[in-house]
Amino acid sequence: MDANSVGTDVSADHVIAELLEMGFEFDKISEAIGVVGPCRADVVEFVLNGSGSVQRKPGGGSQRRSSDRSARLANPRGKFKQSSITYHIASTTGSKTESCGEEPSTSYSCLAANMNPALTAAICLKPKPEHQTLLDDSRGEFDWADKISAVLQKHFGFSCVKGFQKEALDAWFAHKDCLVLAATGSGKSLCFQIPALLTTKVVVVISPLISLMHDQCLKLAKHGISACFLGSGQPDNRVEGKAMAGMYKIIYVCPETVLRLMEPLKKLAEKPGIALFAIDEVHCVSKWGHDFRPDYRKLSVLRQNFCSSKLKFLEHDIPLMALTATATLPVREDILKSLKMSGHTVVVLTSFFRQNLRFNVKHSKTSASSYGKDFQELIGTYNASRNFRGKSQKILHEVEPESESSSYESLDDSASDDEDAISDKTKLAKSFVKENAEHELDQYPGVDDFDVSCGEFLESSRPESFAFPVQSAETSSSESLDQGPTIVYVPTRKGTVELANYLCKSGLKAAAYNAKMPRSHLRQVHEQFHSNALEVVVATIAFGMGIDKSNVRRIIHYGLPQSLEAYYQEAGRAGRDGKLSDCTLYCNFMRTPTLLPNKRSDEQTRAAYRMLRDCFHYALNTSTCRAKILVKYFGEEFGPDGCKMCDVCINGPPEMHDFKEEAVVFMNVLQAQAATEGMDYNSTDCYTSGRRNIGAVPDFRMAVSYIREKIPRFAMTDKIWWQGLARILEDVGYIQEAAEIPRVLIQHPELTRAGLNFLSSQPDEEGLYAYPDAATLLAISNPKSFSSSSEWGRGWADPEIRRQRLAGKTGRRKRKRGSRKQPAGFTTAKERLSAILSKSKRRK
Ligand SMILES: Nc1ncnc2c1ncn2[C@@H]1O[C@H](COP(=O)(O)OP(=O)(O)OP(=O)(O)O)[C@@H](O)[C@H]1O
Ligand SMILES: [Mg+2]
Repeated sequence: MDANSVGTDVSADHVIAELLEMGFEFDKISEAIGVVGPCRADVVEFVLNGSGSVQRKPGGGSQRRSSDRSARLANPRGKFKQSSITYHIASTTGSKTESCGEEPSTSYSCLAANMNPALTAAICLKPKPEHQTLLDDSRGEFDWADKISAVLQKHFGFSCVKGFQKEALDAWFAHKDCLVLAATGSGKSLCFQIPALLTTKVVVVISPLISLMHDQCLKLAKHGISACFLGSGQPDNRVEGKAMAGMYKIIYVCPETVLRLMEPLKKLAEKPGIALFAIDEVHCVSKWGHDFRPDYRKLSVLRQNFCSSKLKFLEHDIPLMALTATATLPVREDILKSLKMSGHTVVVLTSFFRQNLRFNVKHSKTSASSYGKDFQELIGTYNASRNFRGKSQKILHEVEPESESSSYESLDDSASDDEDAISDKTKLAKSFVKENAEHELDQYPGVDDFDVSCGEFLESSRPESFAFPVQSAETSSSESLDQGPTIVYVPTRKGTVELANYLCKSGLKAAAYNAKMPRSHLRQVHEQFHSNALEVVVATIAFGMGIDKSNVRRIIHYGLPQSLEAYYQEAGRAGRDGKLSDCTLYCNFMRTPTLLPNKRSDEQTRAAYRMLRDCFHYALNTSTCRAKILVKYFGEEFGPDGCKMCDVCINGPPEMHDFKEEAVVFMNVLQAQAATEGMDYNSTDCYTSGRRNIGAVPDFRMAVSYIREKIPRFAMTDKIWWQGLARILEDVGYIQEAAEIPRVLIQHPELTRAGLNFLSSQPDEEGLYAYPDAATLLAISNPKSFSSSSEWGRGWADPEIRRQRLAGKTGRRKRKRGSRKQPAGFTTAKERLSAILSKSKRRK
């Protein structure tokens, strides 16, 4: 074939047609074909990079440069398909993969006359004014739903979209911005993937993690859709150049990079066009959400720049589609505002309820000493399922000599044939544990969580079929779980390594995952997890967002998450195939949860404590269906029935208890305490003059110590019990936290008007009935006698409690120096309290 005979060469016509359609100039394409032959990949390389990247082959073919950097990045271990531009274009044209120089499978003739009708349509038709121009809109008689069915069938093997997906697609079709709020695993990705298949334009997806982009690109390639991802690390000009020339149907990009690529994106918007900007995991925009990324906030530039008023070649604004599974009402408002989404944004809202997830909460110390008790069942399940032979797993991963990734493998020396090798591994493992222990917490995993910062994924020739998840309407509490992996979330990096070690020693195929581990290891864990080589991944929050593995059967949280959003997001990794799956939270009810250290404004601290408190209350709850609490948290009413699967639905609530007597004593003490501090609840400005100095309101610990010391029948009810009562009184609105920033547990309780009314009326016959929560029940079953010194010392090890107490001390000292009038004749606060309480009793 003569590469110069462009006009008569079928392959050359085809290449020209496609590249023209993608926005390349005719002259440049012809020139490139003249040099490198009619191979799309090489023509594009030539046009983008000049003659340096490809050398002319004798006979008009071409030869790739052997060092293909991006291919190496995407394919560091030879697992992914080698980079070739020929794989990138076929999906929308109906032609499948073809190799360089070969005849395309569909018959193309010359450029103008015999081109694929779809391409002709895409090039020749003017866009309709009010709707997106679909790829195959040439006959003007297209049926919108048919088109979607066709691409779904072709690429994913099923033929209908879910209702919410259709709503989101309708919004896109009408060029409208759209906010999609739908449960984890419901299929939000399809909402932005389908537009890429319906037009000749490109979809740009903003995503927060490389691992997430990587997984999605890999899946798309398997379904015959070319995609690439661009992280924030060292850019790969080749992949980036091709992305900005429209060579991939879908471009995944992290927010930092999208901001850097504004100008190239504008060019892309002109030719071949951008169908949609999708912002996945959009809750990251909000400071009030659980996974705030500052760069997400800057994405308002998308709405500001990619509109027809700014870019004259656009007939319509390029629609924004924002998607998340975990946005509360304030977060939703913040998203719309921060991204400056259009006033006509369509909000697509579906149920957050996951009917196949079985939620449970268990009390545990959640420390290494409780592993044996808590993981016995899990270990038994896996060992039984593969006919455990009584030996521990010796080797978890293939060891890569230069990598630390396998260094936490089983430390069971006795099971080894090679003592030296194991002892080396043991040393490595120990140093690895130590190293990871130094940096305890993963808070906000960075974007670049893999050792590749960008990569391209090429559509495979035979798209994988995409099975429908089985919707298990009949899931029941007694049903046993299918086989499948487990993810255990622990709060600390050290915890990931320790627990993974423990599980490996117990015979399981387990791996640790935290942001401090080598990125090559993290990628390896992802790969092994997705290929079912691992049974358990023990991870921090670094492993979570968007992970779409269909058969995860158990999500275990070993320690309280920072928010219900984070909890629901992580729990949402389970049962994405629709089959019954367990979500178990182990929480220490006796311990006050603390916030992970982070830079926060007062407002953010307040919000963070509120989220942590809500999460703790979820764990302590004994009376409301867990699924109901979770969906209500996201603003959804659940109806009267529970899920009938969670521990609360199964066990039923505990017996109600009349807390009236204790409530009256507690509230009287609060009133008395406040009076000693010179505060008069009856004065009219008490509730109108704003928050007072914390020192001027009662102190929870003092009140409880006082009650336990002075009233013998309450001596055995410890602080945990009274905290339970305080939660009940707060719930019914009789007390409120007086501190500027309320923490997880009430610390400075003050009476509300309703509380005062209750105290002053308290008709004898009416009780104050409530369900004791899980901590209260524990306190009842484990009474503790009072000791004033131990009361004060408890919790001192917790930095947050220490800080608060020291702040409290300072406040008291300051107050002493002030001019507050003390009631005459009393020396200590306790004496004052005692006198006032006995006065109030006498009055009764
Ligand atoms: N129309 C559909 N019909 C059947 N299954 C679908 C459909 N759309 C998507 N799915 C399935 O849903 C699974 C989860 O999809 P996806 O990853 O898009 O969920 P998501 O809503 O983005 O979840 P997350 O919030 O956790 O990221 C996919 O693997 C796919 O199997
Ligand atoms: Mg998703």
